[in-house]
Amino acid sequence: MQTDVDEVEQAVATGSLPGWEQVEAHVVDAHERYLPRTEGAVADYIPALAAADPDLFGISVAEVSGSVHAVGAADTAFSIQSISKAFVYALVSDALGHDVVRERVGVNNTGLSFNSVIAIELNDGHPMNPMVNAGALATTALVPGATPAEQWERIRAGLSRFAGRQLELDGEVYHSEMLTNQRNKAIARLLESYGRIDLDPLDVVDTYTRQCSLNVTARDIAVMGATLADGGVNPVTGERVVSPQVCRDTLSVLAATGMYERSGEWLFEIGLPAKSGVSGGIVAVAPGKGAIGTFSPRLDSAGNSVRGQHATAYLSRTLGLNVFASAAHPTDLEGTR
Ligand SMILES: NC(=O)CC[C@H](N)C(=O)O
Repeated sequence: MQTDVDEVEQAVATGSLPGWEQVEAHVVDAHERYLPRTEGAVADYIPALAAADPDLFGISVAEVSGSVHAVGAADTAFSIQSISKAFVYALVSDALGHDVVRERVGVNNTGLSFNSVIAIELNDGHPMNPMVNAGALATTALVPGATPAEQWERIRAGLSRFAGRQLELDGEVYHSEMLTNQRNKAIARLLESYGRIDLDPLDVVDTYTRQCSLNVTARDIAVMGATLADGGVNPVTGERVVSPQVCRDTLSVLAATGMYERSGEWLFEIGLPAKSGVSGGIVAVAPGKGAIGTFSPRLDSAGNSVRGQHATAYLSRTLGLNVFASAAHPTDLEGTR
């Protein structure tokens, strides 16, 4: 599809999405354009993830108006994995406030991989940010609840409110990861030794592994992201899930750290706060406009979906979503990368 210069200029300048039909056409186009790309590899360090069909590719865009676009495998279930970190962080921020979470978990990028142990040691036991495993474990430990079961129920209910439907655990993924997550157990123990986790670290790893094993679709993560774009109100159900302040905090953390050690590059090229997960999902949020949810299991070396990155970059350009843009960039109209 030919991208219209005026259309992109208008979207950038007015702070609103192009009309429904144009968004729909660009979503269809993004799917067609990047379906042939087969670089990358499916994550296999969690055995159940290795069984994913690498050819799956779904894209969804949820608008703050409540309209949802969905193309390809947008309704195929996959475990949410690290994308859960963004939404559990939002729930914990909503319960405990800006200062407690900043102090306890941090907001700075480690520059290292999501499961780095060295990052903890280099920073005197500080988990650094909630989007790497150390910070996510520290965040999950802060979820209100008298028992791990209560914390888990709160997480499941909270993430379900973001999605606008009851999310279910993928038992196979959960069990598979519980048999192979020695590294996360080590990270939790290390954090305990530095006084960063007050609960039983193995209970925290269990709850964290459950949260990562919740099944979602590209459509779900688009709606979850659109809730953050919409000041905390789910645009499909109309329910308030978190406060506008929490959305602001969460989106700034995603911008700085959501794509792990590639966050700077991602922001430079795509200009949207985003979060990825090793099962192949990416959610990117355009504040006040909506969110893009993509799913495709082949990953690059940092653990980010290859097709998802291309499709999100394309949609960010053609829909005028880059949060730093005050005018369309010449490359917005090139269409390919
Ligand atoms: N990057 C990810 O999606 C990692 C999530 C996975 N559950 C882990 O802890 O290793």
